[in-house]
Amino acid sequence: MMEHFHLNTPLLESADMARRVGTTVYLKMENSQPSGSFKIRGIGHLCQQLARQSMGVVCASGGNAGMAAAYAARKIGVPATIVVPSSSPELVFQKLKDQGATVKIIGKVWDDADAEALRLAGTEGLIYVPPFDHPLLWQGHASMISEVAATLGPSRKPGAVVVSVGGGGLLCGVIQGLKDVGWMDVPVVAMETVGADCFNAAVKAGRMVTLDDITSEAKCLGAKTICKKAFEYSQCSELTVISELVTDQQALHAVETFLDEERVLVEMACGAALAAVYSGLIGRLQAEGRLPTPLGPLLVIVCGGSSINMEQLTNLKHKLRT
Ligand SMILES: COC[C@H](NCc1c(COP(=O)(O)O)cnc(C)c1O)C(=O)O
Repeated sequence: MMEHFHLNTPLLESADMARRVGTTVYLKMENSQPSGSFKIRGIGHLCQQLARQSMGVVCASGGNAGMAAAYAARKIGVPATIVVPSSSPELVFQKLKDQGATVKIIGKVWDDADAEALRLAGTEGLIYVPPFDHPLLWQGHASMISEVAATLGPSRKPGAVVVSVGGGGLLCGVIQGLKDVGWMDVPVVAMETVGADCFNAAVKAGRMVTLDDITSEAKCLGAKTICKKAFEYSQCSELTVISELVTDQQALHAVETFLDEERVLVEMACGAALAAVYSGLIGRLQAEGRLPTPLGPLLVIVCGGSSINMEQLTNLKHKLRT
């Protein structure tokens, strides 16, 4: 088995969250990965398979996929070029440079940066690292579910899994992981913020759609089109994928509550998943009969993210003050 760059992260229990949802709540702490988010699982795996002995990698990213690509590139000893949209906060640019990457700020949203990354891959012979749309990414991300099954035991399967959705790579990886461990019947609650809701828009339209713009402050969920595989999963009758939205204010409140209660600071993209618990959504889904009552243990993927610090949190509170 080729060396992998991700850690087998802690699976913590949250008593405070359990009190809110009336069942055990497990937190898969992907914020503690070496690159700052779950991304290193899939991107590390893809780089190991495709980028060894290459001229280097290029990745377009809202920040966290770029952090993972820069980290993986450094570990395999090749250069990394990360293309970041201007919508990403300044602290992300600095963190990427600290990882030894060459950083290019191109375009307003991720899709603009991605066009430049594809161009650079062609002209400079670099390995293009997609941030969410590739089977090797989903294979790598699936390892987080195998770890949970190994810790809980196959008989202690979750009642539901909660994930954030940007371009859909995490969602596809989690679903692949559930299939790998025989938990295909476990419902997945797919969370987005209003204004970064490309998956919810596609599910509602019943077809692939592209958002006009990204207006949410959860910039790391800012893909304008969901990956096709995620949409296909949403249409698959053998799976239960529940697409839900929270506002930026609810995602920010979740970030603050998580910091207070669990003493961990995560970014808005992760707040979207946490808001499923803190906003009362889980109870609403049970009342609507879309989740069972009683509900088995809830597994929340704490996806992490590097584009947050106290200054950024203060800026968000001013920008989003209700
Ligand atoms: C535009 O951005 C896509 C990607 N972030 C995606 C992301 C997600 C959603 O993962 P996805 O659904 O894109 O695989 C969740 N949680 C965090 C902390 C993330 O950074 C990036 O960094 O380039």
